[in-house]
Amino acid sequence: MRLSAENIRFRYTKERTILKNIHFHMDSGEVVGLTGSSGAGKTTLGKILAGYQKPERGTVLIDGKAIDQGGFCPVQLIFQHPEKAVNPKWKMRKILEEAGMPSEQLMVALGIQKEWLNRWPGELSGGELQRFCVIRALSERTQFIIADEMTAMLDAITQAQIWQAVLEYAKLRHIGILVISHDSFLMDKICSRKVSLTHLQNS
Ligand SMILES: Nc1ncnc2c1ncn2[C@@H]1O[C@H](COP(=O)(O)OP(=O)(O)OP(=O)(O)O)[C@@H](O)[C@H]1O
Repeated sequence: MRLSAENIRFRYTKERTILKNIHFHMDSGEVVGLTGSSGAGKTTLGKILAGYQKPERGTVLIDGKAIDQGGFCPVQLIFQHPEKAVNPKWKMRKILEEAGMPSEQLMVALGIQKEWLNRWPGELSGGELQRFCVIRALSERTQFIIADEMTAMLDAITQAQIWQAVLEYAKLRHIGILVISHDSFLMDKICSRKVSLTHLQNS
């Protein structure tokens, strides 16, 4: 399976076009790093790939076909800030049920304690809450994951635990991952290839 973005153009305001003529593709099972200076538009491209932003021009395709905008998006975006990604009025169990209850094995791999399911998002730490955002994105229908600074605010041990669980799951299910991060050590360790936004812009 191939996720591709063709001829993407995007701007938030008339004054500045953030993405111009972007061409990008990645295949199932790949772990690709997206690099670029701060403010270059990496998050914006991630949002476009996951259907959160509509490009002014260009298309996002899976195997040459447009992604159905109605239902569950096979391209799942995980943000740096989990508190912005969950409904604060839903308990954690309901948040998980919406995406389909994950297996107990995956809950253990991500270090999610059963007791947390009865809590509100505001009653979990940032790291605990991020584990829920990660597991929610690992649905059976997920084909690609955009990990946008997914573990940037976590300590090294939690970061390693989450990445290990995600990479194992992705390998098993042949999921492709786009890693957006300023952590070059992490990128070098987990990515099979790296692309720079500047290069995508000019290729
Ligand atoms: N909603 C918005 N309205 C206007 N401008 C925006 C909006 N969101 C982002 N921008 C601007 O678009 C540019 C690209 O932002 P984006 O977050 O995609 O960059 P980035 O490469 O991910 O940056 P960083 O590495 O710092 O996270 C930035 O200059 C940012 O200020």
